[in-house]
Amino acid sequence: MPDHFFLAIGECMVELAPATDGLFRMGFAGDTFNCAWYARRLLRADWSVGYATAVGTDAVSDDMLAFMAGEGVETGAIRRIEGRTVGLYMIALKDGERSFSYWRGQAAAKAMADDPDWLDRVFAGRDLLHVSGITLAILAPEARERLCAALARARAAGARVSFDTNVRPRLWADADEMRAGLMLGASVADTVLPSFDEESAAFGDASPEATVARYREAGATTVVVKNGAAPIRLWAEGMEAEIAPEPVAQVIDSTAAGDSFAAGFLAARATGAAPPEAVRRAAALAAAVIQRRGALAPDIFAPEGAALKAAP
Ligand SMILES: O=C(O)C(=O)C[C@H](O)[C@H](O)COP(=O)(O)O
Repeated sequence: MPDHFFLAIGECMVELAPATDGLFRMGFAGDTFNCAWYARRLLRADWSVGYATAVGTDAVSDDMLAFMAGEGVETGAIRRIEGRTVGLYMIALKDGERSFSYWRGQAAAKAMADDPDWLDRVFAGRDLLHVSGITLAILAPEARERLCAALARARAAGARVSFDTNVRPRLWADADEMRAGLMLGASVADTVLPSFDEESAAFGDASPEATVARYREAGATTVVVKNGAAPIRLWAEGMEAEIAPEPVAQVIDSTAAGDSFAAGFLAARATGAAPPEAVRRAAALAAAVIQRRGALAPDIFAPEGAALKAAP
């Protein structure tokens, strides 16, 4: 029986990832789900790892839930909405850097925060909750506020909240709503995990230190600013550090770099690693992930458990 409970909240989609010969490989992915999937690999059996979202009642929704359960991610906090389905996205790659096309406007996940009682129920008793800027972006403004209010209640009751800003301007109505939504998410979080390129574009931050300062002011106690191959800026519980990630010879597909980083960081912290060591482990995981195609990379793990295999 687990003693600790981790829950990620957001949208999982059908993923079409480029394979070879113009073919695409179908999978299931979505930023917060990817984080849960990596966390499930990294955390031991004393942790339950669950996912909260809404899906439809069609065959592909069934397949998605079966996939999650098969991967060890708890699906008890997933609502099913009659007559709806799940979203889809396709990865395009240019020199290893990913971009996404989305078909997600009708997805059931947009309705996941409609019921505040349901949110309180699924958040109750969790030690760690993880949401992202994408989770907030797909919701209507009132639903976004409902979700953040429920996160604040869970936090007041003792849960820790982690927020990966995952800035996707296309998913927001406009830049002002996006900035307000991201700062609202940060205001209910203990840990904020931004990427400097996205933050400088969205907020005009001049440096990773400026990103740290903005999220500190919002109330975070830990901020980790990723910056591609450049050093990662860490501010945690009053200490600051700069940690250079190991160089990666060739990036194959950068999809889920941030999601796996979040899982690596949260899992390391949850099992007692100090913040700088947690950043190092997170960066090593993300480096392995970006040398594989698609969001989820099962083959980077040694068969017997959570240890990362050597780079290919
Ligand atoms: O874009 C979305 O809505 C998705 O959830 C698709 C992807 O799986 C993540 O975006 C990957 O996130 P990164 O770790 O930033 O590469």
